[in-house]
Amino acid sequence: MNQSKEQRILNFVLQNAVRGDPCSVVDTIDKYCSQKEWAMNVGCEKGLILDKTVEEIKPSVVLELGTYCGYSAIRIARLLKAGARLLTVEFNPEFAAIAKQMIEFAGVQDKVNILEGPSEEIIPQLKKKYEVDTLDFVFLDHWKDRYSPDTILLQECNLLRKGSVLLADNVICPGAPEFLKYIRNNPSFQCTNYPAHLEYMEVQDAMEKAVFLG
Ligand SMILES: Cc1ncnc2c1ncn2[C@@H]1O[C@H](/C=C/CNC(=O)c2cc(-c3ccc(F)cc3)cc(O)c2O)C[C@H]1O
Ligand SMILES: [Mg+2]
Repeated sequence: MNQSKEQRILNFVLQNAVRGDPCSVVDTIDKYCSQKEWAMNVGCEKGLILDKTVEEIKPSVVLELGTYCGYSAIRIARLLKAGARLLTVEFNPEFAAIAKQMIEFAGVQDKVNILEGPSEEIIPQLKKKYEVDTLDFVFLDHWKDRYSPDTILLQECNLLRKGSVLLADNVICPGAPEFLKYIRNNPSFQCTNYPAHLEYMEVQDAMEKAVFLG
């Protein structure tokens, strides 16, 4: 059975990146996906916006929705302080398996917990099953029509506290119009838009940051 694109990306990393060096894994994925096969990693330009947000917040507990191959999980985990942890949600078992290997190769597995399943099932389990009190930072990068229902669900589950930061990828391309409408009209959130390019392309995209005001 021929390999998937995600398997080819993993193989390229295993053969070309430096084991235990998260930056080399990130750079190697960017190299493959810009030169050989496009893939929906957040990429280096928007990745810098993600980095700056993580460095600003210095979060202890991070939730990522949509692990895919683990690119942004590795970007986030490499910046986390000792004892901080990233919970990343992925419902496709093949992607979860690829991401697990990618994260282990990068050497950040002690900071990352891949939670396999749909976000609408996992989010209500975070407090009891995963011992989460509240989330300091949430990176949304899963199906775009899930951004607003999951933001509502996070609030219903009391997982956000005053100052919790959401960062959403792709609010222009492919777009998350329902999410933007919801979050920008909600007085409980302070929103900021960060224009950028779609990963590996000269196409307009943007990220939206939303700070929960409590
Ligand atoms: C609800 C739920 N629960 C758990 N995991 C979930 C989930 N929904 C998706 N996932 C998982 O996240 C990943 C999905 C991410 C969705 N991201 C995308 O669809 C996506 C698409 C593009 C894009 C842009 C222009 C084009 F021409 C084509 C594509 C760019 C991106 O950066 C993206 O994140 C993989 C999937 O298994
Ligand atoms: Mg994305």
